[in-house]
Amino acid sequence: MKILEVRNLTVYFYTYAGVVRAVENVSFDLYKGETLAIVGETGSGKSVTTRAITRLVSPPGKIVSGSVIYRRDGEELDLLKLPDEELRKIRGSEIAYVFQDPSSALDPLYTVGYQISETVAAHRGGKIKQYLGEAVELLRRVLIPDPESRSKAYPHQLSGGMKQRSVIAMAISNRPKILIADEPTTAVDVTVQAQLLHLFKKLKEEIGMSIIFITHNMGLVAEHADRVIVMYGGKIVEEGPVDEVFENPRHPYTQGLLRAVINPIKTQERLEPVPGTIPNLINPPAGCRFHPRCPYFIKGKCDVEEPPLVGDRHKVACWLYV
Ligand SMILES: Nc1ncnc2c1ncn2[C@@H]1O[C@H](COP(=O)(O)OP(=O)(O)OP(=O)(O)O)[C@@H](O)[C@H]1O
Ligand code: NI
Repeated sequence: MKILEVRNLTVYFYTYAGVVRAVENVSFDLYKGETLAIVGETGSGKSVTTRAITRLVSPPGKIVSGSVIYRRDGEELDLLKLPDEELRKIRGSEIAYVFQDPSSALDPLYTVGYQISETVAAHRGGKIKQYLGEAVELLRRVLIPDPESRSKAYPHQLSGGMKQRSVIAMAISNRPKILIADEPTTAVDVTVQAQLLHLFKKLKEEIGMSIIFITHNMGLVAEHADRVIVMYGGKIVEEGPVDEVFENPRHPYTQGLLRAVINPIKTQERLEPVPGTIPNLINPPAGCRFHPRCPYFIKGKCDVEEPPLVGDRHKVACWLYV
């Protein structure tokens, strides 16, 4: 069952240097209870795409077109058209984010217990104090040892991993339907990374939420995601079940990404660069944006016409397959 349908999402940044075509015509679905990974080199549009889902794009960025249909209890809401007030209610409660830097999500002046209670109170109403006990329970749930005393700690008194967990506790406090984690694991070491993703899995089973996670780590994708989206230069170039994409990558870019990782199923290696440089999105290459770096480039085709994203479960946007 689909919970989210993103269609033709286009986000531009209007800078002095020109219009940055950061995300263009991106369409994908998110199913209930699944874990969807988004991968791609730096600047490929992963963060902008997921932030645009709840209109978290600030100037000079602008969502130019598209729709994001959120299905809830038989209702269909276009999040890109919803009044601000209604969207704010959904953001943080039904659709929650865990951002790259945990420190930015925490206020240094308040204890983590207080901040979690505040998030709960903001969505359920009532006094912040009445949710302090619940905050302790949430900290316990994200496997923070001795949650009672930790809830009384200020952010600077906690390690990076503990801060990250506190942010996750905050994100899940209102039992979101969708959790979006933008590289939730870079601030912490590998052991903690693995624990966090196991924690997500447990929470997913308990709460029945869907997860979108952005990462550069193909090992984590292989181990923890059901489906994967590969982005390049602001577009989706390949999408499909993780096993299929890893066993039979079709887009030359995906092939390059996976070649760069010796054995993605076994290792925890980070994504290695594919030869060449990332495209300039103010003046992106015509046709397929990957063509200047593509070993299979077809002159007069790939540099002229844009390949459509086609396929059933396993989709690819490449002229080699059309
Ligand atoms: N505030 C901004 N002003 C101008 N351009 C921006 C701004 N924010 C993002 N962009 C551009 O949008 C494009 C997509 O950026 P995005 O942050 O989504 O990439 P990403 O795939 O998340 O990269 P990373 O892996 O480094 O997080 C990039 O080309 C970036 O330069
Ligand atoms: Ni990003």
